[in-house]
Amino acid sequence: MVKFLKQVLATQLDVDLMSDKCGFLIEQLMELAGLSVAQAISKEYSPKQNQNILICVGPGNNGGDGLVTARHLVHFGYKPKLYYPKQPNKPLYQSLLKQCSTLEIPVIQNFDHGLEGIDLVVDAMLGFGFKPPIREPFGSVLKTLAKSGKPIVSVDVPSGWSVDDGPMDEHCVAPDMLVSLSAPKPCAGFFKGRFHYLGGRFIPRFLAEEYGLEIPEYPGSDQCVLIKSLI
Ligand SMILES: NC(=O)C1=CN([C@@H]2O[C@H](COP(=O)(O)OP(=O)(O)OC[C@H]3O[C@@H](n4cnc5c(N)ncnc54)[C@H](O)[C@@H]3O)[C@@H](O)[C@H]2O)[C@H](O)CC1
Ligand SMILES: [K+]
Repeated sequence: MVKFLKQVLATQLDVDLMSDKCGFLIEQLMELAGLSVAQAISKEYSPKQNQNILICVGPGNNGGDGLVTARHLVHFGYKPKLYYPKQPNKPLYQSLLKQCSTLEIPVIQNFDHGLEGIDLVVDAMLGFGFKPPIREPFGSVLKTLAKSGKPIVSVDVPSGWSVDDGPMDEHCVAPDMLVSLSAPKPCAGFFKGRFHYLGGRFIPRFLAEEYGLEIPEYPGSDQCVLIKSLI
């Protein structure tokens, strides 16, 4: 059995989920992924003390998970804002952004002042599709986040970390929470924050067996499960 899902296998698993083998649509998987991130946040950071959440959104599906997370967080009583510097011209992302605008979720343009009054940051910039070296504006954003000391929740992979080898230098972000999706990637072995959750509760048993995944039991109807807590 494998403990971690390497980058190449995470990509293959995604293809399998959305092929005739399993029949999922990307929007379904993204919805469940984003819901699981929002649920994990609500379990560890109360909306009273962590109202103001900045969600940094990347150009791919990791970013899509962030847009879904934002929508659910509003319904859970938080006040998220988006920073979305590279908006792809694809109907899925445009629909997700439209849904956020119907909930009056602000989109900030300038990151330098973006952290004022922010209690928590969601890092939904780069996931298992990240290929170093990092391109702007994400490199500067990650440096600002790392220096800010704000608690960070990383979606699937801490942005800027190598998916298989972990943090690339001492300036990398050190998230307080990591929500791995489907299965932890090897970089999760370097995670030293307080809460490690697993989300993305959609893997059929036969596929888990095929990939040798150890999927822990999710409690009841929860969309996320705490794998490791350091408190
Ligand atoms: N099966 C699952 O668990 C699911 C997980 N989901 C999420 O999808 C991401 C992976 O999405 P993908 O689109 O393949 O890749 P990313 O979003 O990580 O990144 C692609 C995006 O980023 C740009 N990019 C790549 N390298 C760089 C770089 N060096 N600098 C700047 N930008 C870079 C690239 O151009 C693309 O635009 C996974 O992690 C989960 O979060 C799905 O939502 C559901 C299924
Ligand atoms: K991320």
